[in-house]
Amino acid sequence: MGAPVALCFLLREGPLGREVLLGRKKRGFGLGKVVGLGGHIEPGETPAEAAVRELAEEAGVVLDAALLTPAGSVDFRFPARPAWDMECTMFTSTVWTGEIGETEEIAPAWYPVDRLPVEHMWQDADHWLPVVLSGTVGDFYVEMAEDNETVARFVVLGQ
Ligand SMILES: Nc1[nH]c(=O)nc2c1ncn2[C@H]1C[C@H](O)[C@@H](COP(=O)(O)OP(=O)(O)OP(=O)(O)O)O1
Repeated sequence: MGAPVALCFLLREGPLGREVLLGRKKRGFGLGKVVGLGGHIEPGETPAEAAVRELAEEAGVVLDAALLTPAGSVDFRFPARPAWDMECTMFTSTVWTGEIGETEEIAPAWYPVDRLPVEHMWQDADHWLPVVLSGTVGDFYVEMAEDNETVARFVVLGQ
């Protein structure tokens, strides 16, 4: 089992349709990639509480843990670098307050859900993110290749 992490995808209706808030990572793990907002679950936190804290820290988003919609999970495995393994619990939310802004960690931006910036994301994101953003709750398994970038195996565990 990897380290527990939580992500939350904010969703809104823009003039051109549904949009999701993602962020370009400015430091640390996944530097330069566009990723879901979130991070490690601290001891004593529920996944929803961790998502609330991380989105506040990373982008100034104010969320209510009780209003997050469970969206499934991804088991990320890095066999060449097991220390990077993560067990990710996902949420979506259409309800938030706060002033969304850039921090030292993340530059957040809205993207149309039907035109995700997959070329700037982890390669596996194209497999599971469109499914999650379509509202389908799923549990996914991602195994990375030796290069820790290419997807070696992708499995839908349940949907
Ligand atoms: N293969 C993969 N594809 C993907 O899209 N996201 C992945 C991924 N492997 C890990 N992640 C995400 C899940 C998790 O939210 C994030 C972990 O990022 P971080 O290490 O930055 O977390 P933290 O924000 O807790 O870090 P600190 O700021 O160092 O505490 O990376």
